[in-house]
Amino acid sequence: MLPTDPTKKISFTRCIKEGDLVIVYERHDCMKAVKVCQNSAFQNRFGAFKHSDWIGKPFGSMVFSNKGGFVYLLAPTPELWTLVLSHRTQILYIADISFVIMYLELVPGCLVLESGTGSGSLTTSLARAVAPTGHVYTFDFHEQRAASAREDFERTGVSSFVTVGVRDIQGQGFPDEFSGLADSIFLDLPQPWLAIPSAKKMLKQDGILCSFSPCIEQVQRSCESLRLNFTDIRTFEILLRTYEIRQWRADCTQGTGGGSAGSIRHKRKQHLIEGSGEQENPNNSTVMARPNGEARGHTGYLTFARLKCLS
Ligand SMILES: C[S@@+](CC[C@H](N)C(=O)[O-])C[C@H]1O[C@@H](n2cnc3c(N)ncnc32)[C@H](O)[C@@H]1O
Repeated sequence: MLPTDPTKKISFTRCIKEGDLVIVYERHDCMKAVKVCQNSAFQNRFGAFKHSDWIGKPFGSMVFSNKGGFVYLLAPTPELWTLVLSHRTQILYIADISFVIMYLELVPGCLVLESGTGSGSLTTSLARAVAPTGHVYTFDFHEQRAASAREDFERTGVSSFVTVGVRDIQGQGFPDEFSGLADSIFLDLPQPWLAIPSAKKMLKQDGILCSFSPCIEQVQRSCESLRLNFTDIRTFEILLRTYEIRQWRADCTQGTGGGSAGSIRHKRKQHLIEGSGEQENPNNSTVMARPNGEARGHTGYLTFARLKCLS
């Protein structure tokens, strides 16, 4: 097992330097991960942004293009990384990830086992949760995916807290060296029930397992296997409802028809102010909140279980 260097912390309270990964933020739905190189420029519809202008600025800075447009340079936190990473597999998103971190009771110092690594979306958050004294050992049987995940963990600054192994966890189980040491285990595998007997051996007394499965049939098979040695088995489906908040100007007294459930609508002709270049007048503008039609629905089921205490 690799010792973790407790002096290595994940911190972005410093200035941007050559080689850093930054999240170039236009809007919540328009972001890109960019590596800072002194002689490069980032181009978008607002113009060209020279990287040399970015170096030395704190994360969070607003920077300007040659045409006066602006973007923000944000730190590659797990929350933002999961929105911009390259999808080599299906990934877990923020709603599931945050629930997993909470329900697995992760704190700095925990030892976590995970399989499969996939695109490393969850792993990045697991690593940040257990840093600076804990460690995540994540396994995928796909060599190239494991290699790409390692590269990503370097780029996002969590590599000191993650070790990626290549291993068939359904066939071979987790390595014996972790027997009785894991605080928590996370499975995102096609047949998780095959890995549950090994997971049971790896967990500390009172340790918690979570298995993510997109289909309820997989959940049923996993629960059958869990019932032998685990208690407090619970399955959740996390559904998130996001809202669009827009500022509108009320022009005249004509109606606009009914709004959708949950929206606040003015019974007057309305005019979208945002992005129109108009100055907002608080006396004749209104805020509309409506559910986002493109919000993600079902992702999968999260099944949690605690190892039975024998004493
Ligand atoms: C859906 S992806 C995991 C995504 C990951 N949770 C994330 O958030 O990015 C499932 C991964 O499990 C891996 N996998 C499938 N069967 C496996 C096995 N028997 N042993 C290890 N990894 C396996 C696949 O190669 C794939 O990368």
